[in-house]
Amino acid sequence: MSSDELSVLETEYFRGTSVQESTVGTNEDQEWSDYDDGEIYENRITRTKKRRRKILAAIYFDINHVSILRRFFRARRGAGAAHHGIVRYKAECAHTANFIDHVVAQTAIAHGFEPFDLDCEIETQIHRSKDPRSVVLVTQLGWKLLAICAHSEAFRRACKEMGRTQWSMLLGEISQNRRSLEVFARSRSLEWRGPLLHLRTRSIYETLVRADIDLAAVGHPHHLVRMADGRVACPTYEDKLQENIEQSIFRSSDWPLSRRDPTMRVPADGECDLCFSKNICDCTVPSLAGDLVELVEYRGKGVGVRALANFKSDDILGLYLGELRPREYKGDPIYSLLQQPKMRFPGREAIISSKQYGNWTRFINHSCDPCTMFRRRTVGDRIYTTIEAVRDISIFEEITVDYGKGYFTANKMLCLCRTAACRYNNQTGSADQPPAGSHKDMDIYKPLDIYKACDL
Ligand SMILES: C[S@@+](CC[C@H](N)C(=O)[O-])C[C@H]1O[C@@H](n2cnc3c(N)ncnc32)[C@H](O)[C@@H]1O
Repeated sequence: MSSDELSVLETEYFRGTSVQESTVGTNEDQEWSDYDDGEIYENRITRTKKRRRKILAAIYFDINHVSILRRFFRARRGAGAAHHGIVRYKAECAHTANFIDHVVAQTAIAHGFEPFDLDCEIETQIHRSKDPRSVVLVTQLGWKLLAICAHSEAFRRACKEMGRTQWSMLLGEISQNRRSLEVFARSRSLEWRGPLLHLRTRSIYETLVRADIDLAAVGHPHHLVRMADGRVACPTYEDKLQENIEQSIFRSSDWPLSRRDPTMRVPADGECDLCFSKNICDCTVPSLAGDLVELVEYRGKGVGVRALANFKSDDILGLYLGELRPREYKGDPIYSLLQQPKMRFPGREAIISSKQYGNWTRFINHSCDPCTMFRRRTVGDRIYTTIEAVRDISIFEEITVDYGKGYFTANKMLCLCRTAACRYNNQTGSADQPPAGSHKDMDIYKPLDIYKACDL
């Protein structure tokens, strides 16, 4: 990653934290009984729930951000200690370590656990004021989830500044999403054990020993799927890993007639949709959204995509990528998408086949009442098919799209979107009904099979 890319991410980061800053630290914690009027009470519940959701989104954002800084730090060790990415990473590590040390000290005061080998700094803190809020953190989250969340500035600030009721509700929601956060941290190779390593209490030691077994290398974050039973799997199709790519693949041998990449922009593709230039420009489609989603198993539908951020209507979430094939290609009935330029003229169509190579967007399931749509775009030197939000999408919502006429009839499948608007299934099924649409079995990722057994 170049330092330019890092700056873009940092800009995004500060945009993200400004949301957190206005979110935490507000006095939202008056007694509910103060509100006799039902409507005010309802509004207040909705508002405070929204605030908690913003903080949860900020926690995922921060964890992802620290992981990016860490990758940068590891790749650019020679860049000099003064590089702003490195300074920032070290500062984040220091904040996390201080927070954890404080919690350890408080836990030691409250439970009198054996503080053997606690360093002097912590011994000093033990003699300072008591902070009951830090004490319950370990009992509610456990050391591992606590160490993961402590990497988030939003979490640390919320712990310090949020009202009592809201804070305990937030902790409940974090616990409910324990597995999601653990897999998220793992898939981004977050070094969550770092701030615990020098703390030799028995419970921390046990957590670290258990965690040693789950350190098998992870490839791309989207090579991991969180299964409904809590295990972790690799997405596979026809027994092959579904690999992540950053650009569609064009092989001239697949295109005997034209031998030209059909996604290369030509003058007839019109102006760039981002800068409106009629000439080829440097614009690229922002791709941060892909970092803030997780792949999860939705019973009956196979792998799907769950939002880990709040997206706004019209946000461009990603590009549909895969192997580019001529229009006649029939080898991929499940993931194929017809790509066309926004100014339609013959001869520029291509099938994007993502059964083996693609990105997270290929896992978006269909809904008859979707929250995104496919759009044809001209950006920079290419034409693309993008996935864009058609309404606001809340964190933890499934990201869905309309596959269009014919997909379910051509593939003889029933739709399991379970919306009132469903067009391809007139049954109203329960979430556990047998798979009607699933086209593949999931391969449980063997090296991580032990993950559940040792970690939950
Ligand atoms: C483009 S793939 C989406 C990702 C897919 N779930 C997977 O596991 O790789 C399309 C396939 O997902 C499943 N699917 C998606 N939406 C569905 C729905 N609403 N009802 C039933 N199956 C669905 C079907 O098996 C369909 O052929």
